[in-house]
This record gives sequence, structure tokens and C-alpha cells, in this order.
Amino acid sequence: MENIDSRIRDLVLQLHNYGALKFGEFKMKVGVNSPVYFDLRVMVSYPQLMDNLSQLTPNFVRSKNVDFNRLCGVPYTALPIATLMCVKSDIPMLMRRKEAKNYGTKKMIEGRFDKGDKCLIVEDVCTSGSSILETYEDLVKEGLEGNDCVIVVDRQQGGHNNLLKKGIRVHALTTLSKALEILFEAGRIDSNVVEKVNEYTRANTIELANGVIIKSKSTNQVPDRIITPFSVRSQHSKCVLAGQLFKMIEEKKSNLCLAADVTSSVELLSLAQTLGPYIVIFKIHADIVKDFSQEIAGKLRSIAQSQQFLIMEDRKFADIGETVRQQYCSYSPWADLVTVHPLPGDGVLKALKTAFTESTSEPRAVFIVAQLSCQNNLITTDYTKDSVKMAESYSDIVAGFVCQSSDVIQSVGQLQLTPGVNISTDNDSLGQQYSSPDVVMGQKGADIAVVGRGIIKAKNIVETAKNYQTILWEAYQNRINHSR
Ligand SMILES: O=c1ccn([C@@H]2O[C@H](COP(=O)(O)O)[C@@H](O)[C@H]2O)c(=O)[nH]1
Repeated sequence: MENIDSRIRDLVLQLHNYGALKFGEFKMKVGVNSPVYFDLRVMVSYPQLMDNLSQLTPNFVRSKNVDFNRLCGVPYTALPIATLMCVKSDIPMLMRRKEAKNYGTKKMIEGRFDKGDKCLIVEDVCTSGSSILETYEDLVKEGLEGNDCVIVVDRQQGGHNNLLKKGIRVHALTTLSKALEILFEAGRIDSNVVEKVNEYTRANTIELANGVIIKSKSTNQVPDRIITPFSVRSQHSKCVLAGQLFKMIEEKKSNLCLAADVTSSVELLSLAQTLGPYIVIFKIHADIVKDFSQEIAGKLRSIAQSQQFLIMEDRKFADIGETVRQQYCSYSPWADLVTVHPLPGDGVLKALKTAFTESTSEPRAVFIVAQLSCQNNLITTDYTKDSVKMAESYSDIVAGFVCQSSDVIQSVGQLQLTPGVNISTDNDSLGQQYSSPDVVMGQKGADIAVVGRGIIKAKNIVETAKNYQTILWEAYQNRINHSR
């Protein structure tokens, strides 16, 4: 897969080199002016590119375990791609006519096939999915199955969902957001272009109803944060530690925060040492560790440094400013991150900002508890909204929010930390409510998921932590690629 990934990366760079993928202001058939334009028709003039594509595509489709014995390109741009795939991979091709002949067989699908043959549809760019759907319908009329299609670029404007509703699985070599990420990392485009394109696709999602194009309104509500890659988001962080966290998540491919809720320092240090490679935040409640001391905090910091994670003291400060300032300075200065309830008002943020400067020269930050995961908690929608508003003047120390839904945080530069995560979604007997990693990353919009007992009570904590890391990362990747 790594080889396929790096070949897809090369393909995106080639498409950009040859002007098949352009950024600027373009008049579109559907929707308003677009800041991005795909013209994959130019590919036919670049033999090397065609050669790459026709080798890469069958390998990519095989890696997705797609079962097919015929190929059919959507006319016209995908025809030469399908033709080369047919020759290179020795899979028979079929040809779909744009209009039926008014003499002879009147067939829409040319070539040899039997009823029930499985035909892979090949397309260059998918926007609404309507051309793929037309091809699918013609294949089905002839008794073929056409439930899989491979596309070079998914513009993520609703085509994927429109096709899925008709039972067609879409396998995209790259999505627009993945292409943006590759080009951004290669220094070809800047973060403004990434944001402009994301904004455009978000606002111009297309829904098909009985083959007719209608605009979707609901997708306008998806915040930018949800679909913007971490590499771009880190550039928008006003808080140093938030920026570091974004980079760490990408480097470690981990969205996992371990809630190390144990009662002895031996267990605490052992968890940090053993699970350090799979996490980005090690979250503790120092007050439940019976023998916790500043010396243990020092040991924890050196493990954190060598294993590259941040330490969070989940203290949930909630007093008047002066008390919080003293609490932090005398007990928590070793923690990179602390949690705070916004209940006392902005004095608590002012106090922590002062305490950070008084106690250390290293970067420190807070996560504000804007929502809770437990049943019957008293937090209201207005409380959550007001917490976010209150934090605006403290964006240099607010790394993000502890919350449960994707609409709380608007700023791309801040992170959503979501607790209440467990593969087994049975709630505990004291009010904790769990959701699965997929739901937390996909629907709830978490950037980092907090897992405690799901890991620390497992028989094999290393395998379990690795498993959570993989599932969360995949769910995050899916969100980035398909949430529009
Ligand atoms: O709303 C909240 C805020 C914080 N937490 C903390 O997260 C962990 C969850 O542990 P599990 O064992 O995975 O239930 C724990 O430290 C809580 O204090 C939360 O659960 N909900």
C-alpha cells in the first residue's frame, strides 16, 4: 500500500505539472466560479502519465479487493484510460455509446459479455456522479453488474454519496482534499488556496434526486475544521502547543489520548513507558495517584520527551482566578496541558495565563471543558457557546475544547478532545456514556479521542492501544476524505 500511496502522490504532482489540476478562478457548468479546475483530458498528450495511470489503477483496485471481469470507461476522457488498463491487465473492455445507433443492434454497450458479468466503471473526475450513474444504468439494462467504479479524482462534492445511495462503491485514487494536502506539503500551493478550495467544495455540494441535480444545504454547516488536514490547521494555531500537537498527530499517525486513571506511580510510569509510542497525550488525574510527587512528575516528563507525547493534568480548574493561579503554580507546573471549567468566567483563563508565565518558560496550554460526556450533566447549549466566545481573547493559551459535538469549535487552529470512547459502547454504572471510535471521529468531530478503561483494563494493553490508534486514525482519514 505504501508503494501505491507514493505512486498516487507522484500522480497528483504530475497532474499539477501538466495543468490537469489548476487553481485560480474558473467558470463552472455547475455552481458558482470555482477556485479549482480539473482538466484530465490533457492526460492523453502525456504518454508517461497515461502509462503510470494504467499500471497504478488496476493495482489500486486490486488492493481494494474489487471483484470484476470487464472494464468500461465513462465517455470520453476515461475511454483511453480504460483501453490502456484493458491492454496492460488483460481484462476485456466494453464501450458505452453516448447515443444509441438508429440502425443495426441499437446496443448502448459494445463488446463481448455475458449477463451477470461484473463490470468495473472507470472515470476521470467525479463531481455529482451523474455520468457514472448513466453508464451504470446502461450496463444494468444489458444485464451486467456495475457496482464498483474507480475514479482518478473525487472532487468530494457529493458524488460519492449520490452513487453510494444507488449501491455503487466509489474507489478514488485521490480525493480533492488529499490532492490539496500533497500539493501543500510539496510547497506547490499555500494554505490560503487550501482553505479557499475547501470552502468552495463545502458550499457547492451537489445532490442528485432522480438524476436531477439539486444543491445540498445541509453540508454548508460542516465546519472547515472537520475537513482541513492537520498540516494546514497547524499553520492557523495561535497557541504554540496546539501547533505542536497537530504535527505530532500527523507524525505518529495517532489521535489517541490515554486516560491513565491509575492509583500508583509505578503503574502510571509503566503505562507511560509502554504505551508512549501509540499516543499523543498522556492524561492523568494526579490527585488519584496515591504517591504522586513532583519527583514522579519529573520522571513522567522525561518519558514524555523520549516518547514524544504531551502530558495533560485533567485538573478541571474551577475556582476564582487567584486560587487557580496558586493551585497551578504549587501543584501542576510540570503539565504541558491542563483542563479548566469555564464556569468561573474569564478570570480563570487570565489566572492560568499568569501562572504559566510565572512558573515556566516552556509552552503551556489549556483545554476548556465546554461539554461533558456523562449523563444528566447540567451544561446547556448557551454555556457551551459562551465558553467558546470567552476563549476568543485567550487564543494564545487555549489549545482547544473538551467537547462532544462537531459544531462547538469553529477555529481550524484549535483541537477537539473527546472523552467517552470505548469499542464496547456499554455505559458504566456511574453515568459515563460511551461512543465507538468511528462515531467519535466521524460524527462527533473529535480530533483527539480520550480512551481510559477501554485500554487500561484490557488483557493486552499494548495490542489494545495499537488497535485504538489504528481505528481512530482510519476514521479520521475517512472523515477528511469523505465528509463533503
Ligand atoms: O466529559 C468528560 C471529561 C473528562 N472525562 C475524563 O476522561 C476519562 C475517561 O475515562 P474512561 O475510562 O474512558 O471512561 C476520565 O479520566 C474522565 O475524567 C470524561 O470522561 N468525560
